Amino acid sequence: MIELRGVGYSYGGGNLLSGLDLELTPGSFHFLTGPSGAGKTTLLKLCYGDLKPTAGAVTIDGRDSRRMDRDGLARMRRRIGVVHQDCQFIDHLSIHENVALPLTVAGRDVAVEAANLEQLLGWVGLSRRANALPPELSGGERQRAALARAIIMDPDVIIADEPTGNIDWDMSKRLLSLLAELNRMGKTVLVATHDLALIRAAKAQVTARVLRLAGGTLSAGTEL
Ligand SMILES: Nc1ncnc2c1ncn2[C@@H]1O[C@H](COP(=O)(O)OP(=O)(O)OP(=O)(O)O)[C@@H](O)[C@H]1O
Repeated sequence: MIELRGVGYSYGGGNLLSGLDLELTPGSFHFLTGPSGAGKTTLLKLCYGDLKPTAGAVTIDGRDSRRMDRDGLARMRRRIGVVHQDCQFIDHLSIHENVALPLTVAGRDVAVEAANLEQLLGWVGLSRRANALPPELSGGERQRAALARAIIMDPDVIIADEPTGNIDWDMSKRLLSLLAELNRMGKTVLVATHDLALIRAAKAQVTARVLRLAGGTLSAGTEL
């Protein structure tokens, strides 16, 4: 479980976020909306320990993110899969290699995991694009590859930052279906999005809470 209590954050000039309370209970699905610049990406980074709060506390499975040492942070991050806004691929590595990268970083033998990797690429519909380089993919393919990389370590939590930002409606729905399926498998999901149509479409697939971040504060979520 990820819990924020009285969380504030400042990049140096004034408070961007203040007094945020949030509980991401296991198996929950949350959408995070709000105007551009409201601090959605910042809030996601606080949830996965990439930023430490300047006020209040973020606890991840009961451990305060400010008190985690490097090893603790690395262990925790393996349990949280992140889909970054800009995907963050290594452009000279194939999609297969990019998706396998978290395994390599964790010291796991990619050859041993080959079957899992194939299955995962098939699940996101990228089997035939496995040897392509990231710049050769469409926006929707990149997002699905980023999702595959985020879940290759079988995390308990998936955090996605504008995963449908640059992709068409059909592909957005497909990505949403993948996230919904992961949620049905018991994963906790948090998705930042501007896309209100996507949130409406999610109603048929998941029970989700919609949070709105504006003016530095988080409004109590409405249930889908
Ligand atoms: N590393 C940084 N240093 C200083 N200011 C930053 C930094 N990162 C973000 N900001 C500022 O914090 C504010 C919130 O940024 P953030 O990316 O969290 O918002 P957002 O709601 O995700 O925006 P968008 O919807 O446009 O992606 C912005 O004004 C941004 O310029």
